[in-house]
Amino acid sequence: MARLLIAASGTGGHVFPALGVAEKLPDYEIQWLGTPDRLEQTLIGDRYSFHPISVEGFQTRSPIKRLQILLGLVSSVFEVKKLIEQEKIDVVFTTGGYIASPAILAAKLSGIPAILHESNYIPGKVTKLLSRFCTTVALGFEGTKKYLPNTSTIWVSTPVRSQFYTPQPLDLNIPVNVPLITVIGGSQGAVSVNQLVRQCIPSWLEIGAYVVHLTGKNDPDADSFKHPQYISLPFFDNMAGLLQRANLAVSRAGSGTLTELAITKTPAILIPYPFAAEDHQSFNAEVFVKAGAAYCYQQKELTDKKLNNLVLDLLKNSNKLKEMSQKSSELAVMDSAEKLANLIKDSI
Ligand SMILES: CC(=O)N[C@H]1[C@@H](OP(=O)(O)OP(=O)(O)OC[C@H]2O[C@@H](n3ccc(=O)[nH]c3=O)[C@H](O)[C@@H]2O)O[C@H](CO)[C@@H](O)[C@@H]1O
Repeated sequence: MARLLIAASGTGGHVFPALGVAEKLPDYEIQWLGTPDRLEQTLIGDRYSFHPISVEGFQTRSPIKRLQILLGLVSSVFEVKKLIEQEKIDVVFTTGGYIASPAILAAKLSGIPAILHESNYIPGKVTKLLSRFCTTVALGFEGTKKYLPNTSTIWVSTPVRSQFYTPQPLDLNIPVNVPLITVIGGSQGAVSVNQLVRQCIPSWLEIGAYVVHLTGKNDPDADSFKHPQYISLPFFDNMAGLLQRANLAVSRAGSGTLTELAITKTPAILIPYPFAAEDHQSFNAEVFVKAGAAYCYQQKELTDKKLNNLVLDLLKNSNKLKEMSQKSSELAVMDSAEKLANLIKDSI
């Protein structure tokens, strides 16, 4: 049985695509490299053996702190190399982020292949720096190739969990014929989006719509509004069921959520996270806007009045929603996880 080390950590945008790929490799012995106390440990449960290591990004300007982080990175590279040797790992797969650095460098030192998946339109720092050490860099967006000129890249879109490929029941007691709006702030929620939409929600409910609002776990006003047509949840596992049923999503523009919107053909109003590295969420969103699948507004320009009117106008215009839904589905790649699984298999 071939042995795979997956390095995916921190956010749903990194962990869920890796889970999507893992599901396509039932014949592999899979070990998971993550960081302690982050999302991945809960999400993978006891499906894979979990190896926590400490990693940090070089965000500080302090030279002493940077040196400490560098020494920490060197030490984690050797920790991962030891793991690769002890567990007789054949190949490393990573979805980028800080955890990818020790994983890719340790794979290189151990002489085994490393496959990296970059889901965002603008590649992250680790991808830009370390993609040269990878056997292949798989891309979430076709246009990303131009940012990685000397790298062997292949466009595969972004893998999603297997539930997205079949109809999923949504057990939230929402009547069949009412419009459903969902508000998504990414895997951690978005407090600014929550504040904005809370000002609009009463008028959406007034026209008979239901709202499923995924607030994230750190929303200070999480329980501030109650209504029979309003369902507020800190985190929801059944995203496939929710997006398949939703008529419209108001969402951040993380690459994972966007891919899921395309697969479930859900029209969207996108509000990119303004502080994302190199504003990558705006670039992700742009692909959907150009295709006619979504509207996109920068947080600073979007007032509650504008958002409110846009949602009400769209809900009244079923032809427009249908057209956006069709355009969204044209962006979907249904076999992304399989393509990545095959890249992993072929690399050994
Ligand atoms: C602030 C920031 O820099 N965020 C980044 C992070 O975001 P983040 O993890 O928020 O972004 P994504 O939208 O890519 O992924 C969210 C994932 O969490 C899932 N989900 C979300 C809420 C919930 O209640 N239940 C649930 O299952 C979604 O279905 C999706 O699979 O990683 C993404 C992939 O690198 C980037 O594009 C984002 O820019």
